[in-house]
Amino acid sequence: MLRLENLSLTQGVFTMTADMALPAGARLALIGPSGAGKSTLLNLIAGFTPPDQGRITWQGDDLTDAAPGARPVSILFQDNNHFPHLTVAQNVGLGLRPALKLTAAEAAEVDRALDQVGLAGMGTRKPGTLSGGQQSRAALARVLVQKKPIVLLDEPFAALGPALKGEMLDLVAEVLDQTGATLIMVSHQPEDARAIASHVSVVADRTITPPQETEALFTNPPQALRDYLGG
Ligand SMILES: Nc1ncnc2c1ncn2[C@@H]1O[C@H](COP(=O)(O)OP(=O)(O)OP(=O)(O)O)[C@@H](O)[C@H]1O
Repeated sequence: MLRLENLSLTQGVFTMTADMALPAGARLALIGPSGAGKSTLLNLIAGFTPPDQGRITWQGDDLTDAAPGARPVSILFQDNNHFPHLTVAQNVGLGLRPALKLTAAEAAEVDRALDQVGLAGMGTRKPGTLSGGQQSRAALARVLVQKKPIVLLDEPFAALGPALKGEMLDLVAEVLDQTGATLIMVSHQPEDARAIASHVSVVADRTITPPQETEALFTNPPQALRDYLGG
C-alpha cells in the first residue's frame, strides 16, 4: 500500500494537499487540468520535491525523508531523459548503475530488457538515431531494469501518435503484468486511463481525490472531472 498522509506542499503561489491510499499492484491514472499539480505529485512520491507537511509510506515504511535513489520508485518523464552522447544500452544501463560499469550479468540484463521492449540489436545506437516510439521503448527498458515496485509515468507517450501510444500502453501493461509493479501515470486523455488504469484520481482545486475505480468514476464523474472533460 502506498499512503500519502496529509501531504501538503506550497511552491510559489501554488498549494496542494493529498491524503490517499493506493493498494500495491494498482494502476492509477492522474487526470486533471494543466497546472493542477499532477507532475508535482509524482515529484513528491519520487522524492525530488520534499513536502512541507505529511508522510509518504510504502508497505508501512516511511519514505518521506528518503533520497530519490533509495526509494522503491522509478520514473519515466515526458522527454524520456536520454543522454544523447551515450548509446541506447548505456542509457538503459544507467537504470542499474549510474557510474555505468556494468558486470556481464548486468549487461545481459540490459539486453534482455531491450529485447522485451522490441529493441533487440539496437543497443549500440545513439538515442538520436531512434524514432520517437523507439526512444519511448528504450526509456521503458530503463524502468524495467530498475525493478522498482512503483513506476511513475509523467505523460511519457504524449508526443506519439494514437496508434503508437496505444502500443506503448499495451507494453507498459504487459510489463506490469509480469512485475506486479504499482503504476501512477499522468494522462490528459481519459481513454488512456480506461486502457490501462484500474483507478483514477482527479487532480483539481488544489487537491487530489482518493483513487476510484476507473469505470465507476467515468460512469458517474464528479463535478471536477466533468469540468475537465467538458460538456
Ligand atoms: N519549481 C516550482 N516553483 C514554483 N512553482 C512551481 C514549480 N513547479 C511547478 N510549479 C507550479 O505548481 C503548479 C503545479 O504544476 P504541475 O507541473 O504539477 O502541474 P500539472 O498538473 O502537472 O500540469 P500539466 O498538465 O500542464 O503538466 C503550477 O501552478 C506550476 O506553475
